[in-house]
Amino acid sequence: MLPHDCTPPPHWPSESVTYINRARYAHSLPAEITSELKRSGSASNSSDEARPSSKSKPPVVIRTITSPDHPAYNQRGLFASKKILPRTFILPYYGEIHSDTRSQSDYDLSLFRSPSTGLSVGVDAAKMGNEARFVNDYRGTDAKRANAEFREGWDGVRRMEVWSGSEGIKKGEEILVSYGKGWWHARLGDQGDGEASSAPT
Ligand SMILES: C[S@@+](CC[C@H](N)C(=O)[O-])C[C@H]1O[C@@H](n2cnc3c(N)ncnc32)[C@H](O)[C@@H]1O
Repeated sequence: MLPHDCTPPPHWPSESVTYINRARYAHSLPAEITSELKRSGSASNSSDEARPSSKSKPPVVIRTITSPDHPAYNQRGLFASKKILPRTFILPYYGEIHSDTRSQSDYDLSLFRSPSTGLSVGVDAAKMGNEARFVNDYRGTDAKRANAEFREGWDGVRRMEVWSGSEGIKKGEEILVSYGKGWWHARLGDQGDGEASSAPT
């Protein structure tokens, strides 16, 4: 039996992905990088922004997308289980921290470039992760823009986090980010070159 806080949330795809509640480190991750992850560097969010404890249950629920008009129809998405105020920490993005290439993964976020090795370090939630791996991109949905974003954060180690945008998020609304131009370009070529910002590799 899993310890209570490692129990997957409702609608977790238990057959294929391991639910984790902290970051895991790839065996191949160089030791220097593990040390660098523990140095704060620029990885901090300003303290005047809302940050509930990371230990509290995140205000989210995983749901299957049932609208055929949604571009991620029949997949899962992440929704607000209660009202989320503007510019508020929602939940961390957990996965496997690695420094190898994960170009096949649709769940890999760029974390930082290691100064000592020059390697790009990412967090890949393809095989293990938490609820944050179900955040979809706003493109093609009814939303005109993202209502949330990925941000670099700090909790004793560098990590990626999901934060609400400037308008907050209503209860029941889907949490949507922008995966960024690079993410879409890598998958759609020139068709994916619209305006977008930030995050995944
Ligand atoms: C990080 S996952 C998001 C969670 C995913 N929907 C799931 O159920 O596992 C990224 C994948 O979701 C889908 N996706 C997310 N946003 C999308 C969008 N705006 N248009 C099309 N597909 C999207 C794509 O299949 C993409 O590879």
